[in-house]
Parts: sequence; C-alpha cells; structure tokens
Amino acid sequence: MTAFSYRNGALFAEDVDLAAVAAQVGTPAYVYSSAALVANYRAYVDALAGLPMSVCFAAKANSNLAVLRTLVRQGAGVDVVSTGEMQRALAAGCPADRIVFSGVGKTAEDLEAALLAGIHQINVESLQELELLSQVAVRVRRDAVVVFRVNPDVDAKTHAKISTGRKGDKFGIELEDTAAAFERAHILPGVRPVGIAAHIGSQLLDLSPYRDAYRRLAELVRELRGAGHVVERLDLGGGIGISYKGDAAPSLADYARIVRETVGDLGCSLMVEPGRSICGDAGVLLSRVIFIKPGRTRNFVILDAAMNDLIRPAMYDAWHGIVPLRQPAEGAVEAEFDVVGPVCESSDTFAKGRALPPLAAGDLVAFTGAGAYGAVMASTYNTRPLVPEVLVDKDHFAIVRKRPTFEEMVAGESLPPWLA
Ligand SMILES: Cc1ncc(COP(=O)(O)O)c(C=O)c1O
Ligand SMILES: N[C@@H](CCCC[NH3+])C(=O)O
Repeated sequence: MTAFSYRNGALFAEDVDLAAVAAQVGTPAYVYSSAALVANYRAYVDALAGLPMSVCFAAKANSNLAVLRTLVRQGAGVDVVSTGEMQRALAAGCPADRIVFSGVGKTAEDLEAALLAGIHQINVESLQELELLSQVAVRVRRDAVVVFRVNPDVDAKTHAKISTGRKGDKFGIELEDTAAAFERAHILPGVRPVGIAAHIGSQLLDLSPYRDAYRRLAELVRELRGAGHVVERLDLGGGIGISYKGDAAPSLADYARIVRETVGDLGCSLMVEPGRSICGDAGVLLSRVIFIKPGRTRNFVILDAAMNDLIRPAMYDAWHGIVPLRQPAEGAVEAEFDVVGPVCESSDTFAKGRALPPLAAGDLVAFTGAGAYGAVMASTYNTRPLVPEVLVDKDHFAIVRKRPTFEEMVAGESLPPWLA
C-alpha cells in the first residue's frame, strides 16, 4: 500500500501534510504511516490464512517503539537479534511468547536475558551456541526451546551483502550437520529442540529461491523425523522484497502458494519474519535542500540528510525515490543532478545523475521506501544527531523519537582525570 500521495500539489502521509511535519519537527526526519504498517502486516496474515502461521515482524528493519507497538497491537510477534531489540519488543507490549531470538553471535548475556524473559524460541545457529545455551539454561534453571537455523545453500539472487543462505555464508548450521545438532541437543541438559529455521536473504524479487529453500527444509524435516526427532516448528525467515522504483514486486499470493505447496502439509506450526515488506514503503525520510551547486561536469543537490541518516545508497548502491514535497508545476522541465549529503565522504551520495524537477535551496524532498533499514542503521558520524522519527495516524502525528540536542550527544562522554 502507499500511504503517501499528493493532494492539491502537496505530499501527504495519510491525512497529514508532510510540510507541516517538517515545519514542526525540522529536517531530516523519518515519518511513518500507521495505516501502511497495519495494511502490510494484515496482507501477510490474509495471504497465509488457513495455515498454522504466525507473523513475527523483524525488528531489525525498524525497531522504533511506536512502530513495534502498532504491529504488536495487530497481533504480530517480533523477531529480535539482540537483547536491546528484545527489550524494545517487550516495552512495546509484545507478549514474551510471541518473541523469537535470531542471530549468529548471541552472548551468554543475550541467552540469559531471553531465557529469563521466557520468549517463544531461540533460533540457534551453531553447535557452539547450543553448548553455551545449555550451560546458561542450567545456570538460570530455565529450559530453552530451540529451533536450529540451517543454511539451505540456496542463492537468493539478491545483493551479495544481504544474501544469507549460501554455503560459505556465516549463518546457520549446514543441512548435513542438522541431525547431529538434534542428537547433541538431546544429550545436553536444559535445551529442547523443536524445529528448524532458514533465512536465505533480504529483498528477494524472484520467489524461486524460496521454493528451493522450503523444499530443502521439507526434505530435512522428513529426514529428521525419520531419524526419530520431533520437528514441530518451521521458521521460514524474512519476507518478500519490495518495489523501490515502482516496478513489479513479488506478490504475497504467489509467496503463500509456495509456502502451501512446499511446507503446508508437514503438520508443523509455521512462522515468517518479514521486516522490509512491512515497514519499507510505510516510511519516508524528509530532507531540505541546503544548496543547489552547479558544476562544470556535474550539478549537485546538497541536502541536509546524509549517509549517516540513510546508509542504504552508500552501502548497497540502493535506489530510493527522491520526490519534492510540493508537486512541480505542469510542464516543469527535469534536469539531472547528483543528490548528496553534507558528510565528508564521496560515498555520501544518494543518487547520481537523477532526473529531478526544478529545486531551490530551502525546498523539501522526501526519500521514499525509507521505512525499513533507515533509522535503525543511522549513526552519528560527523557528530550529526540521530534523525527524529514521527508516526502519522490519519490526520494527526506525534514525534516518537526526538532529535537529541548537541548537549545530549556529548553527555555520555567524560575526560579522564589527566585531561580534566
Ligand atoms: C533472521 C532474519 N529474519 C528476518 C529478516 C528480515 O528480512 P526482511 O526485512 O527481508 O523481511 C532478516 C534480515 O534479512 C533476518 O536476518
Ligand atoms: N540492511 C539491509 C537488509 C539486511 C537484512 C538483515 N539480514 C538493507 O537495507 O537492505
């Protein structure tokens, strides 16, 4: 769904004029639409209806408390990869038994926190983690419900930096070692293996790798059961890719068909962990033009947003729409610009040779598709404050994370006695 549209020449989020948000909150600022979050979550629930399925939102895509709360109120569970994300999920009101803890490098502290919170399951990614989990479980006297994340060795046909399910990737246990992991878990105290998980990568626009991976999972479930293991849970990993450029994205109906065909009849309770496809198109990053800088070879739009606020273009050459908050006049002629931020790195470039309508210093623009892996990946490089976040619901909005002041930014630092 797109909750962002022009009305009388002004870009709105639901019924809120984004220029009014920029005026009150300043720029850069992330703005999220409640309606889009809810619609995207419901689309998963509806597409997978009839299957014993739970939808756990991957908090890594956007862990803002208000975003989590919006989804949790709809019934979503939360997939977390750190104690911090788990605390956020709990603070957002997610019942512990709807939380899944994933991640390749959980520490004893993470595992202890997860056990004490009593979460739904811990997705274990190595024998080393299993051993540590057993020790922690015995120490805190809580049994761990374990799902083994396996590496199905499938090429997800996505950006190399976000592909996670090929042999040689750091994630998961190799398929052929899974039975041994179950056997070890039966010997160790405090750990109870109940299923398997896989996540082959993010931003998949071709669904066939899911079919390949899920077939391998189904085969593995049968093999494990044949060897006498109980396999009652199957976690299918992250969600489908989204359209950043307005071109065709995969449909949830097609994804659901693959799920039904490959793993629908195993008698396992199923889980998906979508992040991007729930919050990606539900957010924009607002920014203001500082300068238009014409050059001999290239012309630049210099914005007040930078790579530290939205790193995806610098990190993955990712494409985000950049649209003016005031719709250009009919017949306005576009020109090509490099769109850059103020950070002292040439990679602080959002777009090269992008055709844009006439813009002037002071004008506002919005980066589209910025709701996932935007604010969560922001840093304070160049001592730039973290961008504030705003949640819109129908005709009103609230600041759900404020911009820190410069005093707050240095408040945690101190001088050692010999420099004081
Ligand atoms: C284990 C796991 N689950 C879920 C996700 C969410 O993926 P996506 O945002 O593509 O839905 C990720 C991120 O790729 C992940 O690593
Ligand atoms: N951060 C990546 C996605 C990584 C998903 C996490 N496994 C992106 O922005 O596309």
